Amino acid sequence: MPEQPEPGVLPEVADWLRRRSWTAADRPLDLLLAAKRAAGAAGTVSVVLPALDEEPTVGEIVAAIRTELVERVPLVDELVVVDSGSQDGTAAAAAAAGARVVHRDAILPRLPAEPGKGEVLWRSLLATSGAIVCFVDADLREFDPAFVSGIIGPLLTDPALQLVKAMYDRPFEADGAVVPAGGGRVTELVARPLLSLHWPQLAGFVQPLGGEYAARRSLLERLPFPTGYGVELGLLVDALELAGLDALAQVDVGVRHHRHQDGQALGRMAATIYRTALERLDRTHRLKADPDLVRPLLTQYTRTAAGFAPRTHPVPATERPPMATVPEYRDR
Ligand SMILES: O=c1ccn([C@@H]2O[C@H](COP(=O)(O)OP(=O)(O)O[C@H]3O[C@H](CO)[C@@H](O)[C@H](O)[C@H]3O)[C@@H](O)[C@H]2O)c(=O)[nH]1
Ligand SMILES: O=C(O)[C@H](O)COP(=O)(O)O
Repeated sequence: MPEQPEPGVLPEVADWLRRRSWTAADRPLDLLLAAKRAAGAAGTVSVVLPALDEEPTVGEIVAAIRTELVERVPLVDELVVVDSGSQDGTAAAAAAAGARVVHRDAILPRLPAEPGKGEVLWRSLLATSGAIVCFVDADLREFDPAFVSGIIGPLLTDPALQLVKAMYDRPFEADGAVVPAGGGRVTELVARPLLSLHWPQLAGFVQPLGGEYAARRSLLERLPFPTGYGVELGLLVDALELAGLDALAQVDVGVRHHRHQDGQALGRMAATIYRTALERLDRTHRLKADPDLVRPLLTQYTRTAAGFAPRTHPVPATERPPMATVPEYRDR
């Protein structure tokens, strides 16, 4: 991170960027292994991949983590793919590559699963046991295991840290064309403006929506989980409130390649993220929202023979309570 941050960056954020941003190379694997051994039970690591129809990519990611961080060096203790209701061969591909595969419906069966990514991340806390839980998206390509070792590293070496997010370059790649920094459209158009305006302490995060982050279970189990794509913004904002900025950090792990969703899918994601933010602004009295003013429906348009056809999508605000309050989790 630059020594002289831009004018306008909060002094607290500039200080955080100097002290809480690293690169994966800052902590070599032998240092991490020594720290893990010294930490004992507090150094156990579960890696969780949430996956919905990720047959083309999930196997390669699982295999890379398994080969490099389970077999070559014993850094990861548990490697779990939580199937979010896939219709393709995701589960078979993940299992063949060496992951334990758990279907979301098999975790906490008394509670029917909500759709969405946040729901499977929340349920994964019941299906894993590591003191450090590391989430990794299952649609990544050209996957580098440093995405995992890089972000669990600071948690192993520094007991004061509680949540570490990956940061990376995000090219936009479609039909063979590459726009070098064109990825992360919802990040740039929705998440970063929201965070800068309402939670400026979090403006130091380069990739606030990134799906690759590691945290202590003791933090995750105390946080509510939005069930959909609001989960990253929700966890970050709530972790700031619960643990403070100094317990959060980020690590540069290189370049992230992934499957891009189309503009309308990202519009629905953006609406969910915006609603997740509104809930938190309301909850913390930063902005008192009149509930009647928030109409939780998004209208999008498709060209048809008869002209532009509207279609509305619900923008749910469903959240799961902190896992520590769930009886099955307490009794496990
Ligand atoms: O209902 C779902 C939807 C997605 N996923 C999985 O979640 C991961 C990320 O989903 P994806 O659709 O690839 O998200 P992106 O379009 O890449 O969205 C970005 O922004 C989201 C909102 O913050 C984050 O959740 C993502 O991790 C982040 O990559 C993938 O492994 C999916 O298979 C599920 O398990 N269940
Ligand atoms: O994180 C984001 O902003 C969304 O996942 C969109 O990413 P993309 O523009 O790289 O597809």
